[in-house]
Amino acid sequence: MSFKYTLAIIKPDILVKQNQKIPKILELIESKFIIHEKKQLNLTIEQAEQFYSDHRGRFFYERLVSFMTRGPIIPLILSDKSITDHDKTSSSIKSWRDFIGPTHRDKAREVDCLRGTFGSSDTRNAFHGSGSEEEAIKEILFFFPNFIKEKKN
Ligand SMILES: Nc1ncnc2c1ncn2[C@@H]1O[C@H](COP(=O)(O)OP(=O)(O)OP(=O)(O)O)[C@@H](O)[C@H]1O
Repeated sequence: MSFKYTLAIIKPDILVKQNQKIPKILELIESKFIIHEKKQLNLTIEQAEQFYSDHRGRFFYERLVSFMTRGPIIPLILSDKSITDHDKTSSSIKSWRDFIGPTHRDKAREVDCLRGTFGSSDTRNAFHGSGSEEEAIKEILFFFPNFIKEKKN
């Protein structure tokens, strides 16, 4: 049994330009996931650089940091309602990433997924999802420093 949670972010392209869609988006998320924690905040440039430090040096890094700081974001801690045995093939991390779909806009539009519906470019792709258990723990600690020690499971 592995880690049960994942870290999701609703990105600024939704909160700046499509704010009225937030209730609908939360409803879609709650059709499949339990929302354990949720808050709204504005990232500083330093925080965005820290969060995306693995991408430092990539051609889209400055664009990404600038985009992620141009408006509010909503980080959420989620777990997939339907999974009882969390392992490598069946995890909230994987099912949330499947739910949001591919990173790139054109690929996302080929499938039924949140990024295909709400994303507008490769950078402004509306949602984030942790890529691994290690990343999920690090990202949950980044936004919700007390969550893991309070849950202890
Ligand atoms: N080729 C690209 N062109 C422009 N922006 C990009 C590109 N690749 C990634 N990005 C932006 O950087 C973010 C992080 O890239 P990463 O490769 O980690 O994608 P991801 O794992 O699908 O996304 P996330 O980490 O946000 O869930 C992407 O979500 C997107 O906003």
